[in-house]
Amino acid sequence: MSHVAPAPLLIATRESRLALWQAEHVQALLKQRFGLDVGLLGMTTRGDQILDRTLSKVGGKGLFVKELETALEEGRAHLAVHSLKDVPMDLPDGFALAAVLEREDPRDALVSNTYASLAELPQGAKVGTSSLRRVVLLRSLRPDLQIEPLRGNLDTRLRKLDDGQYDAIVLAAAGLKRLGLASRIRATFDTSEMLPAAGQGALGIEVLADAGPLRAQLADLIHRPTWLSVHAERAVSRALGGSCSMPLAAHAVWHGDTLHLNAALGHGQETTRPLLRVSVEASVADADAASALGEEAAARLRALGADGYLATP
Ligand SMILES: NCc1[nH]cc(CCC(=O)O)c1CC(=O)O
Repeated sequence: MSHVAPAPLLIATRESRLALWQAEHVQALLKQRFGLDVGLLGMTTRGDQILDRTLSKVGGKGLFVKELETALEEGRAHLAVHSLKDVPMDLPDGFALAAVLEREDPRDALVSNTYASLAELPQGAKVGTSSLRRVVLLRSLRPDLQIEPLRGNLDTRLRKLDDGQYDAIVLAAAGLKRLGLASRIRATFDTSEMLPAAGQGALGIEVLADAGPLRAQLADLIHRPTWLSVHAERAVSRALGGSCSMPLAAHAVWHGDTLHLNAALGHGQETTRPLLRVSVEASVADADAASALGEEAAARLRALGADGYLATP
């Protein structure tokens, strides 16, 4: 490798257990693959400080990302590691997604101390989640459930369940597995019933767009099937306006050389509106083709009436 990296390299990271796990994972990978010594720059973001309020009302999930980007911009750190699910569809000018790593389990999981599956939950059971996507999908599966907001990092959410505030909660399987909490999973939702969010389970590494040599080196870490899948998924969201407050699911899987993309859109306010669902597939060889597949899914959602679902409240 002839790339000369600026030394010492620093990864900007949030300080939740999951964010630190993810940053340390990339730190170890950079050591193992390139012999690079990389440090961590822990940061508390505005997103972390206001977890008690509705994030979408104060700037959205992008708040978790923005302050890490500022650290890159100011040269205090050189890369940022994110759960791709939390990364806005369009990065601000001057930033680039250098790599996406192989996806962990993309599915959602049911966690409960009493019930072993969604089907076992009694009529009207109280289920915690703050994801609009999970709310609309749960509602379509079990209209009787009482779905209540649930915020905080993974440990906080599990504590609220253990305190008895909910009969069950829904979390990403990936986060639980990464933190060694897989034993808390009582049931994993099939993707056909709880379609994952765009990018769920995948890690993204962000750098300054003009970080030439570093960016080129990180490109070696790209897991190509995941890279193409998440381009397709994120393109659906981008084509529909990209807001993280939109109850949108988008999930792509490979069957041989063909990428199958499923997307679903719910109505955030009107509970009587049916979910809109589409499936598209194509033989996809590059990121542009993957994005085109995502745009096709978005166009089909529009043909089903998506515009009537997207109006801001
Ligand atoms: N929105 C929070 C968030 N962002 C990423 C993950 C972990 C899973 C992943 O990497 O997709 C979680 C927790 C959750 O949704 O339960």
